[in-house]
Amino acid sequence: KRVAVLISGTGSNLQSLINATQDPTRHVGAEIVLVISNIPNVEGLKRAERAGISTKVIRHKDYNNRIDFDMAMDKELAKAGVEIICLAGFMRILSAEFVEKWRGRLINVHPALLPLFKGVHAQRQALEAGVRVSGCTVHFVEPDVDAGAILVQETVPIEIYDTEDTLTERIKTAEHKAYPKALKLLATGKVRLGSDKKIFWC
Ligand SMILES: Nc1nc2ccc(CNc3ccc(C(=O)NCCCC(=O)O)cc3)cc2c(=O)[nH]1
Ligand SMILES: N[C@@H]1O[C@H](COP(=O)(O)O)[C@@H](O)[C@H]1O
Repeated sequence: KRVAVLISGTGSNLQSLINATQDPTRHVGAEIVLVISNIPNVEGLKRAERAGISTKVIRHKDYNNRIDFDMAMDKELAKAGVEIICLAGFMRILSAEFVEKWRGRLINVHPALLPLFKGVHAQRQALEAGVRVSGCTVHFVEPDVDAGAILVQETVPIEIYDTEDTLTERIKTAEHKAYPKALKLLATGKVRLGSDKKIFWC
């Protein structure tokens, strides 16, 4: 399957997807053919270039509204023959039109055990809630943010000394395991999004 990864920054999740898809022994069944960032000069773009993957910068500030920005991304995705999109630290909300068009082929990784702690600063929400376990979730993307069907979750303990940074780092380690696992399930047809928007195990 031809995959695009959408980023806005560091790209450590992108790196884990590059490592997994470029390792023939892992049989992920996916090839990353395009990386799109809405922010120029981020580290994730360098990671893609180093891996020989095409990159595009599409700045949301260049568009009058969300739909036009999404359509500009969609044009590049179609040109590259993309079949699956992975959001990896992509920080723009996508329009319902874009999500509908890509439903079932558009996944995201969230740094908490959804449905807990939706939205931004999920790690901070977990610390403030005083939970003793958190983790990450790879889910299908729906118009309603962080509400899509769940493919994979990984848990991590919260230590009493944890700060937002130490917890974020531990959760990222879990993300780097969960995301390649989820992409493999989707790319090899082990999982689908049912018409009822629920997960369907084939
Ligand atoms: N429609 C849809 N689109 C998404 C886009 C990105 C992410 C990644 N996780 C994200 C979750 C939340 C945000 C957020 O609230 N950012 C501040 C507002 C930025 C803006 O105005 O755009 C961004 C990404 C998830 C979703 C999703 O679940 N559904
Ligand atoms: N959506 C969240 O944004 C962060 C992106 O990190 P990176 O992949 O750019 O390192 C990750 O923690 C992910 O859960």
